[in-house]
Amino acid sequence: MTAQILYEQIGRLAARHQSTLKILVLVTKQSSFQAHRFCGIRYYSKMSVGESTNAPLLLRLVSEACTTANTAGSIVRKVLLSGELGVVDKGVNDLQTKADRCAQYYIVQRLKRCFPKATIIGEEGDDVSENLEGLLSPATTPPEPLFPEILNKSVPEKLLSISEENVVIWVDPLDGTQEFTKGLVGHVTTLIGIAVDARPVGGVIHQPFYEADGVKGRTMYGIPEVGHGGFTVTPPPEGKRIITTTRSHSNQRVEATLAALQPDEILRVGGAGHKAVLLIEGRAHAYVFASPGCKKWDTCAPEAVLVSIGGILTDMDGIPYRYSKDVEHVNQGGLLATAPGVDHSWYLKSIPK
Ligand SMILES: Nc1ncnc2c1ncn2[C@@H]1O[C@H](COP(=O)(O)O)[C@@H](OP(=O)(O)O)[C@H]1O
Ligand SMILES: [Mg+2]
Ligand SMILES: [Mg+2]
Ligand SMILES: [Mg+2]
Repeated sequence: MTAQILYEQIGRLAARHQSTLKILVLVTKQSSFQAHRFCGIRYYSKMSVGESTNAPLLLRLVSEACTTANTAGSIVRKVLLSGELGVVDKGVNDLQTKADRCAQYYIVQRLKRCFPKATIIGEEGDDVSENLEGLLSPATTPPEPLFPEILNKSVPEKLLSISEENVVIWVDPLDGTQEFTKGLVGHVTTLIGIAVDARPVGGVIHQPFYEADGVKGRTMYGIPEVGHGGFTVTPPPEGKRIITTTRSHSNQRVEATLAALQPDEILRVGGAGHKAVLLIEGRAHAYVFASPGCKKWDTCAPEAVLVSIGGILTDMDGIPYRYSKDVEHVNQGGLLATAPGVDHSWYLKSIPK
């Protein structure tokens, strides 16, 4: 019996008898096949894109990150529906919920299995371990890649020689936690940023609560010098200056900087990922946060997506952040990001020292 037939039979059996799933998982584990121990029945029957194609590593990473973020988003929705958020404060005004923990556990385990030599750094640390029972189903873990076209893109020579050992994946399982706990779910994103040689080479921003044509969740990706997808780039309105900034982590310096830039409008929203989406969709010209607070997992994916469409993300002095595995997590120099076509240097000049 081939692996494929065995898997398919297991899938059919398990679909009929949910209760036998645990026994079936043991069977697959003892065999020479790899099986994802969290995912639903159908997932056992196929390898994921991390393992199954000959496409360049960069493309397999982004493709897998898209599918993974999409499933993580369904976990976030299910935790919210359960009504048990399990909120804890990790510090001061630094919340974590069961959705952050479950989504991180799922993302990290899945990416580790697909890319065992890569370094994966998640916001919620290395000790997160959650029971995902009831949060995953065959419908939420489709084996097909979310964006099949990614694997066929052409990649510049210098990005073809990436080795898995040099990859650092920055995971923010739930960005905008503060807003999530207040029911402002439109501010929430799941972020997976991929860095090589300390710079972002790919990023995924997933919005679990975005809904269009009855489909829940939207996944966006960007690969600098290669392409982007899942969204339409819209330029921000000309002759206006719209700035987006934090909704829940402001301070005097943040406010003084905003005042100095004399914006026509300030959009105070949660999440670094959500603010990046406002730039991508032309709803704001710049994201300005003149304070430490954001971390590398907040900015790696947004920077990759922004750069892939001609935007820029730096600290408040115009210095790009580095994303190597041993880097300090906090973005001490604040955050200045601008939409494509917006003059980043004007903001740098106009920010008071
Ligand atoms: N003063 C602060 N303390 C802790 N986290 C902060 C912070 N300022 C910003 N952040 C983090 O940066 C991200 C964007 O913040 P904001 O929504 O205020 O713009 C959030 O990520 P998480 O929600 O993933 O923790 C938030 O926690
Ligand atoms: Mg957090
Ligand atoms: Mg975050
Ligand atoms: Mg987070």
